[in-house]
Amino acid sequence: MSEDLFLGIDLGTSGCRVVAINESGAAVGRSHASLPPPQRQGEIIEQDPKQWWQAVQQALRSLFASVPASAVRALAVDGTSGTVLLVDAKGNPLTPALLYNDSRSRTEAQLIAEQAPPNSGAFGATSSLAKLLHLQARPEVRQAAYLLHQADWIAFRLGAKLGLSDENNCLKTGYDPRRREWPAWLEQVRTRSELLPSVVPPGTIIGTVHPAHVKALGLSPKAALVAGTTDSIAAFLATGAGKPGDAVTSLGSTLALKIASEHPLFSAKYGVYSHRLGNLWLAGGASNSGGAVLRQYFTQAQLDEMTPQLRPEQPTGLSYYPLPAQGERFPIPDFQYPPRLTPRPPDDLIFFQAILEGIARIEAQGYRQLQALGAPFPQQVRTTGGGAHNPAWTQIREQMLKVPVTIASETEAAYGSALLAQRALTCSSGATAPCPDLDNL
Ligand SMILES: Nc1ncnc2c1ncn2[C@@H]1O[C@H](COP(=O)(O)OP(=O)(O)O)[C@@H](O)[C@H]1O
Ligand SMILES: O=C(CO)[C@H](O)[C@H](O)COP(=O)(O)O
Repeated sequence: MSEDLFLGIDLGTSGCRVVAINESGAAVGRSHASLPPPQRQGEIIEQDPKQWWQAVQQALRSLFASVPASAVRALAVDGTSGTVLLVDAKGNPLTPALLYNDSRSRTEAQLIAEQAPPNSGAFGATSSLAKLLHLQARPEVRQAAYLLHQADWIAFRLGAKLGLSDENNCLKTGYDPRRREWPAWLEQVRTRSELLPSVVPPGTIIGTVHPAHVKALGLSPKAALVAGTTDSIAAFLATGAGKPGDAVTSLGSTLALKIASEHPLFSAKYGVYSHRLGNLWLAGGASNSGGAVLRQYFTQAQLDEMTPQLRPEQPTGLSYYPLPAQGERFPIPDFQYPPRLTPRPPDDLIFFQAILEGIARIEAQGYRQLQALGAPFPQQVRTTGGGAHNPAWTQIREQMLKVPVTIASETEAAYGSALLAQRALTCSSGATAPCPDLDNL
């Protein structure tokens, strides 16, 4: 008989990754399916959610070519934080998905800024709440039943009840994780409250896979669906971080910082918010800076070729603030904040290094800002994302942070979601209660 398996499904902007782990947490299978690039028109950034579902199916089929689908006991999905869509009462998309960095909802963000309490996670034109206020005003969405986040919609397609979400994905939609409710002030910004999903803690068992997938993919009818989380929280979990003071920097398309804390921290002024996870809070923020800037100038092959030639011990002296476009979220929330990427030296290697230095400076500024707001300064920083495997960048970041920077053995968000699925079954003993703390989550 095969050993029990637990799946994590990570949906991003560029693709879907799936990781299967066994009961002891060892990864026994991995797969990936790419997504077509989002449609961009200035501040409008959209994707067709049906393409997500195709990518999920493709990644699952490819995984099940090497691991037995029938051995899967539980699945959890994480998705890009801040990517949302409206669906009808049957779960059919009524709108394209507005991606995490779609910033068209400025007027709505202004209204939120006037009404939201300082401890809200819904500030800014890219917040899911600003997007909901924009979407609900569209005439074609009169039959809308729910606002769903990327992970919620995929969980629904896998078999979860329609209109369910988790506390982490809902933070930027205005959910109050301290009181564990949708707050009353949402009415003051004219939120159509009937569109808000029901919310459960990440790691809660929310159903079993749909019979259609049992048949098509060979999954067990008992395979449990477990409420997921956002992509960067799943990556946090993947690293093994989980004690107060543990810090994880995600160097993906964007730069996201998280430090585990016993108390929540919020500051609209600095773009700082806290996610609830088990008995802890993940305090942090997400900058618009990150690897996406590098990809505007270089191909992946060029990055790979130049990386071993970097000279971290010789700082460039350039003082960049790398952004893919105007607008920053953390540590300086300002939708007009300009990118600073000049002067551009003739040598591409120096230009590349100066961008890495600029992103590292934002990271150090971010952790200092979190410290100023009451978080501990990290003793060490774990790293996830595509930029984690650049040793010269690690050295640059150590020079600026003045603490050791490490790469966890597991850094993939999909692995973190697989842990969520595994721990949900292990600690729930069949009940739908969430796990009591992070170690046990
Ligand atoms: N050698 C490298 N040095 C720095 N950054 C890199 C390197 N290789 C890839 N990256 C960055 O990693 C990012 C992709 O990481 P990934 O974690 O897959 O991103 P996401 O899932 O957020 O889209 C790209 O934006 C790219 O610029
Ligand atoms: O840039 C982003 C795309 O996902 C997110 O904003 C970032 O990952 C952090 O989001 P969260 O803290 O809600 O997980």
